[in-house]
Amino acid sequence: MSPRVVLVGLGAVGAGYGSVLRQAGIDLEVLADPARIARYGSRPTVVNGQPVAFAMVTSAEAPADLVLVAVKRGALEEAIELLTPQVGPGTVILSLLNGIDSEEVLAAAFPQATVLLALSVGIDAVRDDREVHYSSLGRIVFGEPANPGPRADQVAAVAAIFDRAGVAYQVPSDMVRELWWKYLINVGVNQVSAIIGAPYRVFQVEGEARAVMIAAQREVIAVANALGIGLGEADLDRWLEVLAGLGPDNFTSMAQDALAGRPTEVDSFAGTMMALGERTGVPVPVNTVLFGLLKAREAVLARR
Ligand SMILES: NC(=O)C1=CN([C@@H]2O[C@H](COP(=O)(O)OP(=O)(O)OC[C@H]3O[C@@H](n4cnc5c(N)ncnc54)[C@H](OP(=O)(O)O)[C@@H]3O)[C@@H](O)[C@H]2O)C=CC1
Ligand SMILES: CC(C)(CO)C(=O)C(=O)O
Repeated sequence: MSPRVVLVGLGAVGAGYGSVLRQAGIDLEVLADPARIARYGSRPTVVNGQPVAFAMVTSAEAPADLVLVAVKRGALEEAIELLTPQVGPGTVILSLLNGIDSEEVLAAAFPQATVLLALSVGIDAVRDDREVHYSSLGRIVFGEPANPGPRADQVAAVAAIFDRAGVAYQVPSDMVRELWWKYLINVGVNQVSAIIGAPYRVFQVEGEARAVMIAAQREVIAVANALGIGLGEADLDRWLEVLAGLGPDNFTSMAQDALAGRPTEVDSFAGTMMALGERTGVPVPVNTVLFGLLKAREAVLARR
């Protein structure tokens, strides 16, 4: 029987990967509240210029085999509420959210299910209302904290779905380190791009924006090291290589939010860095400034 996949969050990331799964004939349902479904029905989702006919449900009859979560961090609690009837003991959950805490939150909400660690990297998806475009979907990196681990069968089942759909993926031996690498990426490029409203091209060359990005990322390395996670300078180089391949005119997810006047994921990036800096005794002055600027920006927009 074909595995049932449920996606919550039909935005840049969700519609990007969802369209690939859908085109491959994977049994995919988009889960959303009735108001969103009505809105999506009146304005179909278009991915790279092609309208995609997603199957939409407000709830499904049976638990899903795989749940993909692709909402912003601020909507995770709402997504969990929606997902509650869709998750059973056989359900595997992948969170494509950035940040390092969404899996913990999902695992606490769904102790009966398998919540793997996951991220997507090398993706440059941009959304404008119901239109999504990307030049690359990069790859989904997922697995248990250490692979292979006790949930190797569930990891293999997800890999089989991605193989069938042609979604690029990787199961690393040390997934915790990879999650922190992705966190390093976002703490740097997402926050600086959101403050200055700049696309990837500004970060692809030497200059002030790239220097501030790297300064914020070096703080992640220091905090990670204090917590026993072995990130280093080579991880910065690894990011710069990925960055060089992103669409120069595309924007990070956080810059998209900032430019559209939406709240950002700053609490998951600089906010978490400040809390971890306090816990580990590692100074995080760059992130403290980025936090202040992003919060001040949100306050100004809220008063308009
Ligand atoms: N964009 C990118 O290239 C990348 C983003 N990420 C991360 O992935 C996550 C998602 O980002 P992105 O796709 O850019 O964000 P988007 O804002 O484009 O998409 C989020 C989607 O979630 C939907 N949503 C919000 N609340 C609910 C709800 N209660 N029920 C159902 N759907 C809901 C929104 O619906 P609506 O539009 O109707 O409000 C929106 O379509 C973030 O954590 C981001 O940091 C990771 C890698 C790359
Ligand atoms: C790494 C990056 C910047 C794009 O893959 C991202 O994760 C985002 O836009 O949130």
